[in-house]
Parts: sequence; structure tokens; C-alpha cells
Amino acid sequence: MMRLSDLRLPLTARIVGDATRGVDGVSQDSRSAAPGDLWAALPGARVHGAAFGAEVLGRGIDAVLTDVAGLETLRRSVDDLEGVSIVVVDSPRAVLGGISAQVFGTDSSSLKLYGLTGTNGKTTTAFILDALLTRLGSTTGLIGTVATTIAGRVESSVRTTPEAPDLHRLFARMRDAGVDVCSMEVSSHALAQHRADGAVFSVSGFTNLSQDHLDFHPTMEDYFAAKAALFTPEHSRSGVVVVEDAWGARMAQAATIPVVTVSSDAGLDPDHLLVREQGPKRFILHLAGGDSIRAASPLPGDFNRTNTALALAMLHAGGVSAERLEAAAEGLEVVVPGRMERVHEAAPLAVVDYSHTPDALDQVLGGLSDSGAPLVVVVGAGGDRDSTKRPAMGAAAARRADVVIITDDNPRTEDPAAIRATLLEGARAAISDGTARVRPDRLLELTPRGEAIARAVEYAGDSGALLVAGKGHETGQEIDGEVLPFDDRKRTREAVASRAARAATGRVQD
Ligand SMILES: CC(=O)N[C@H]1[C@@H](OP(=O)(O)OP(=O)(O)OC[C@H]2O[C@@H](n3ccc(=O)[nH]c3=O)[C@H](O)[C@@H]2O)O[C@H](CO)[C@@H](O)[C@@H]1O[C@H](C)C(=O)N[C@@H](C)C(=O)N[C@H](CCC(=O)O)C(=O)O
Ligand SMILES: Nc1ncnc2c1ncn2[C@@H]1O[C@H](COP(=O)(O)OP(=O)(O)OP(=O)(O)O)[C@@H](O)[C@H]1O
Ligand SMILES: N[C@H](CCC[C@H](N)C(=O)O)C(=O)O
Repeated sequence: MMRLSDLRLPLTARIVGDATRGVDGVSQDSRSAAPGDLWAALPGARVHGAAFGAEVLGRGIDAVLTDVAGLETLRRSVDDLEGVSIVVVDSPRAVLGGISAQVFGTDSSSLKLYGLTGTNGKTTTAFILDALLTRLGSTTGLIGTVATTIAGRVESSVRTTPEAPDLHRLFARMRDAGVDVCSMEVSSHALAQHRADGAVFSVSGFTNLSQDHLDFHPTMEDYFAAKAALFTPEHSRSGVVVVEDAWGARMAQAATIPVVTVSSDAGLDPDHLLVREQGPKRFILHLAGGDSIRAASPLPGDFNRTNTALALAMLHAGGVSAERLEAAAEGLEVVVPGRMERVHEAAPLAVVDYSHTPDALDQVLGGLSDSGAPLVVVVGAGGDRDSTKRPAMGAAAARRADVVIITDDNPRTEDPAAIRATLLEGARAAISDGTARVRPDRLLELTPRGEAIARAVEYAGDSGALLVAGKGHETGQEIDGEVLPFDDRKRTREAVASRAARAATGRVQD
């Protein structure tokens, strides 16, 4: 239990009502606030949390953190504020992480944190880190898009990076469950919204930056700046930055904490040099200082060598020797749901992958096309998300695949046909400028998504390769506010099995 008057607050903060009131939790959403919590009524893009004041305060919650606008809303809409203590600050989001850390006692936690940011590769690298840490003997925690785990117990995740009160509550639960190390994804939304405040990462890693989220960030510069905030003393003690593009080089320069760089380009003079060995997965990481780690990526896709090297370099920065890391990486097996997941091994090879950016599509299809087999892709784009990435996604698919089937992802509240039209526009532009691999008659638009997958399986035939892109681990499709059950992995397996059954009876069409 902590008294409001004992919280470290900004000098401009004031407490209306009883300042000695005690709180033993923090929450920020009316739907999850519980008695004993300091409930943060936050201003948002859609609504001010204080609008839910009457309902929340009627449930026995008697401590609120808000801003002046929130205080006014509460005064207007709640009959009786007598007996309610209200902490008023200029920017409640900006203090929420620090306050949550104090209330949950996670500000001086013994939990060691590894943080990951970047456009693509956070989830995968966090899973690899977690698997390595487990092999190294740690009791681990994991926080990210696909799942949250606490000492081996798996829970579902609501978003990539939880809101600050939920995050610190999780840290406290991890501490109580004996977790000593946690690997965590830190999205740019989270950094911009102070969701990771009050957490200090021992080592943070940067994977890459490419186009995404330009609905939330006005420019790539703003997106970069949000991610760069992780590499400051407020958030991290040290960092590892992958330098495979100009953004990586800039991140290493912008960092105001000690960072080491990892790259496969010796010309960039990285601290750690990644040298690919024969075969699709093996590599040597030559560490600054002379040691090296020989390892293999546990997942297919050339980019997963980079993700694995990043995980190893982060653990090395966290104090684990090259020798122990090489032993931990030996024969490592990692399955990341919906990331390069081979749902059918051959005839045809069918892969489900969460590629929902132009760069991810380009890289994944580039890798799959190395096999020489005809390559089919099913692709769409999410509604209410960066619309400017859609033409580039269509173009990437057209440049890399022999058959492109444009379909729906999660249209959310947007018109699905309009989303598909933008992808088609990009694919057609690639055909017009001569950079496409797909023939015009092999560029198709097909819905619903299940039909698109079934048709793609027909095109892949017995000898092709198929990528079902964009939804990865997701088990639902969001259409106009409703989430309908849909799992790419299940649908793809079913379509492959159905084709095989028809082939067995000689009823397969070409
Ligand atoms: C752009 C963005 O991230 N917005 C998040 C933000 O919304 P907001 O500030 O506009 O808030 P709002 O919806 O207006 O609500 C204001 C306040 O009222 C509260 N409220 C709202 C409704 C209600 O019934 N009761 C209630 O208390 C909300 O909890 C909030 O505190 O705060 C809300 C409350 O936590 C989030 O739900 C919302 O996430 C939206 C739904 C979202 O889709 N976010 C995605 C894009 C996101 O965060 N993605 C990244 C991963 C990106 C990646 O790397 O791929 C992530 O970390 O998950
Ligand atoms: N290092 C990488 N470089 C480029 N693409 C990658 C890399 N790692 C993964 N990808 C691609 O990006 C997709 C998403 O990967 P992952 O889920 O690991 O990233 P993420 O950063 O967690 O994404 P999100 O924030 O959207 O959940 C993968 O399915 C793969 O297609
Ligand atoms: N974390 C990403 C996931 C996108 C996945 C794709 N299936 C979509 O719905 O756009 C986002 O929220 O933008």
C-alpha cells in the first residue's frame, strides 16, 4: 500500500482531496480498474478516460490520476467527488510509468530486462533470446505480440507492449514467480506513449527500420525518433544495434548510451561482424575483442541469421561469455507462431508468415524464390493502419512472386475493396515499369481470404512454394468491428489436404 503523498510526482502536480489515501495498484482503463487502484483517466485520440468517471468511481475506486481537462470532466459528470482523491498533472501518460513502478515496487526490481525495438524482427528475436536464456539456466519472462510468458506459463497478449500499469503489474507477477530475466518487445507506439516508462533495460536491441505505421507517426523521422528514445539512459543501460541500412547507422550514432554494432558488411566496420557460412542458416559472429560464436539460426529465412546474431550479441552485452553462448545456441530449436511457419513441408511448400510490411514481404519472398520453384503469394493489408505502405506491399509481391493473389487482411473499419485496389495499383505499377516477376494474367484479386488461400494452393500445385502473408499467428479476422474466427495456418493446411485428397481421386484442376 502506498500513500498518494509518498509518490514521486512532478513539482507542478497537485492532489485534490485526501493526500494520505493509500493505493495498492494502478490501472488506466475503466474496464479493468479495481478497488484499491490509482485509476489513470487519460486523454486519448478517441475519448478522454475521465468520461468513464461516474461508472468507475461508482465501483468503489477512490483515487484518480488525470489532467486538468479530466478533473473538469469528473467535476461535471460525477455527482459526488467527496471521498475521492485526485492527482492532477499536466501529462498523466508521462508520469504513469514512474508511478506504476513505485506502486508495484518494480522500480528497483531484481528482474533483468532485455528490450527489442525495430520495424521487423522484434517478436522473433525476443523468442530466440528467451530460448537462449532458458538454455543458460534462467527462469524467464517474455512480453510481446504473440504471447506473454511467466516462468513457462503462457498467457495471451493484448498488444505488443502493454500500457504502463499493466506492464509493471506483469513485472511484479514475474518477480513473484521467480523470473530473473525478461525479454520484451518495445513498439514505437509504446515509446511515443510512455508505456515502457519506469522500466530500465539492461540491454536493448535494434533490428531495423523500414516503412510502417505512418498512420501514427507523421514521418519516418518521427518513427525513427520514437525508437531512438529506447537508446537513452532513461530507458536502457546499453544497446546493440544492427547496422544493415542507413537507419541502423543513424541509430548507433543517435544513441546516448554505450552501444555495439552488428553487421554483415565489413565495410561498415561494425563492432561484431556477422559472416554467413554455407547453407541457409549457419554463421559466425566475430565479436569485438577477438572471440567468436559459431551458430545456426533456429528459423528459416536469411534475416533470421541476423535476428539470431542480434540475440547473441545482446546476451554477450549482458555479460554472457562467447563460449557459453555458443554452447547455448548449439542445436537450438525455436518455434515462433506464424513466423516462417512451414505448415506443409513439400509438394507444395506452404509457409505462413507475419510479413505485413514491404520490406518483410521482399525479404521473405526473396528467400523462398531461391528454391527455383514457382512462387505463389496471398497478400492483403490491414485497415485503419498505414495506408501508404499498401502500394509498396503490392509491388514487393509482384516483383518477387510468379502468382500474386491480393485478398483481405483485417479490413477493420475500412472498405476492403479500396484496400485491395491500392495493393493492386502497386503491383500493376511494378508490371508497368518492368520490374515485376508476375505476369499480368497471374495477378489476381480474390476474396474471401479462405478462397484466396484455396486458389493459391491450386496454383502452387505439387512443385510450387506458397506464402500466406500478413496474419501469421492471428486467429481472427477483424471486419467492421467484428472479429470472425480465421487462422491462416489452419486454412492453408485444410486447403493443401483438400487438394491432396482430390489429387488422389484424380479430380485436381490445373
Ligand atoms: C494508436 C494507439 O496506440 N492508441 C492506443 C491508445 O489510444 P488513445 O490514446 O487514442 O486512447 P482512446 O482509445 O482515445 O482512450 C483514452 C483512454 O480511455 C480509456 N478507455 C477507453 C474506452 C473505454 O471503454 N474505457 C476506457 O477507460 C483508454 O484505456 C484510454 O486510457 O491507448 C489505448 C488504451 O490503451 C489503446 O487501446 C490504443 O491502441 C489502439 C487500439 C491500437 O490499435 N494500437 C496499436 C496500433 C498499437 O499500439 N500497436 C503497437 C504495435 C505496433 C507494431 O510494432 O506493430 C503495440 O504496442 O501493440
Ligand atoms: N530482421 C528482419 N528483417 C526483415 N524482416 C524480418 C526480420 N525479422 C522478421 N522479419 C519479417 O517480419 C515479420 C514480422 O516479424 P516479427 O513478428 O518478428 O517482427 P515484429 O517486429 O515483432 O513485428 P510486429 O511489431 O508487427 O509484431 C516476419 O514474419 C518476417 O516476415
Ligand atoms: N502490429 C501490426 C500488425 C499488423 C498485422 C496485420 N495483419 C494487420 O492487421 O494490419 C499492427 O497492428 O499494425
